Amino acid sequence: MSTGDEIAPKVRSILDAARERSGGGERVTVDARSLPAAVERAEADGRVPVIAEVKPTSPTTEGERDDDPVELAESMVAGGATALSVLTEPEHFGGSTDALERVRAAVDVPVLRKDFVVREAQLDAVEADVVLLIVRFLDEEGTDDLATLLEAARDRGFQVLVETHTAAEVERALDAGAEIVGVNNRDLAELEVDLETFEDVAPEVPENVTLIAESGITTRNDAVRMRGAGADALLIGSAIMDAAGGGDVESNTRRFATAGADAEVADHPTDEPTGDAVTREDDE
Ligand SMILES: O=P(O)(O)OC[C@@H](O)[C@@H](O)c1c[nH]c2ccccc12
Repeated sequence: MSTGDEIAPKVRSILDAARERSGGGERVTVDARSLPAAVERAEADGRVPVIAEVKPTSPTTEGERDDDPVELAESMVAGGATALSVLTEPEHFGGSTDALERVRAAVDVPVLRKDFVVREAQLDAVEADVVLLIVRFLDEEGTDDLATLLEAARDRGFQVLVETHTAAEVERALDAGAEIVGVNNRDLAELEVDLETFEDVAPEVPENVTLIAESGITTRNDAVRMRGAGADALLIGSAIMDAAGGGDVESNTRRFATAGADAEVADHPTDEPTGDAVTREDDE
C-alpha cells in the first residue's frame, strides 16, 4: 500500500536522506525512564503533561534557534515539562545525536529521540528513553516494517512512540503492539496542521494506550482542546521554541503546562503569542 507520491516533496527529501543514513555501530542497551509514569506524575501534581521539543528549525519553521540544546532543555524542565523531545535529524531540523546525548545527561525526565528511523541499525545511533516510529514511512521500499522495528527497539530497552495520522494507521500501530500512540495533526502530504485530526482519530485509541497529541498546538486553548479530546500528553515544539521570536522557553513551556489551571489563566491574560487571548478555563 505504498502511497509515496502523496508525500510532500520536502518530506520526500527528508525520507531520502533518512534512508541513506547509517546506523550507530554498536548495539545500544537502554535503561529507559518511563514516559507513562512521568505522565501520571504530572497529572498527579496538576500539571498538563507536556513533551517539550528541542527543535532548532524545521521545513515549516521560519528562522533557526542556535541556543545550546542543554540550556533549552533545562529551561523546559524548569517550566514544568513532563518529558522532552530532541530532534536528531541533522539536515532539515538542525538536530544531532550529540545534542540528545547531552540533554539526556543533563535532565532526569524521559527524552524522546525525534528522527526518521526506518531501519533497525539506525536505532543504535544514540541512547534515548523513547524512540519515534512513523507508521506512514514504514510501508516504503528500503524500510523495515513497523512490527519488526518496534520489537527491535524494545529489545534494546527503548519505549516506542508510534506516530499516526489516520484511523487506519492507528489500527496498524495497535496491530503491531504499540503502547504509546501519537496522532500527528500535521499532514505529511500538504504539511498543513489541523487539530481536528486528533479529535477524529483519538476515539480509535483504547484507554490503556498512552495517547499523545502532536503538532500545531499553539495556544493554551489548543492545549485545552486536545486534552478535552483525550490527549494524555501534548507534544509541543514550535510554540515553545519560538524560533522567529526567540522568546523565553521556560515561560513558553509553563504557559502550556498550566493550561486549564484557572488561577494561572487569570494570572496571564496576555499570554497568547498569536493574539488568540481567549481561554477556556471553564472547560477544566
Ligand atoms: O512544532 P509543533 O507544531 O509543535 O510540532 C512538534 C512535533 O509534533 C513535530 O515536530 C513532529 C511531529 N512528528 C514529527 C516527525 C519528525 C519530525 C518532527 C515531528
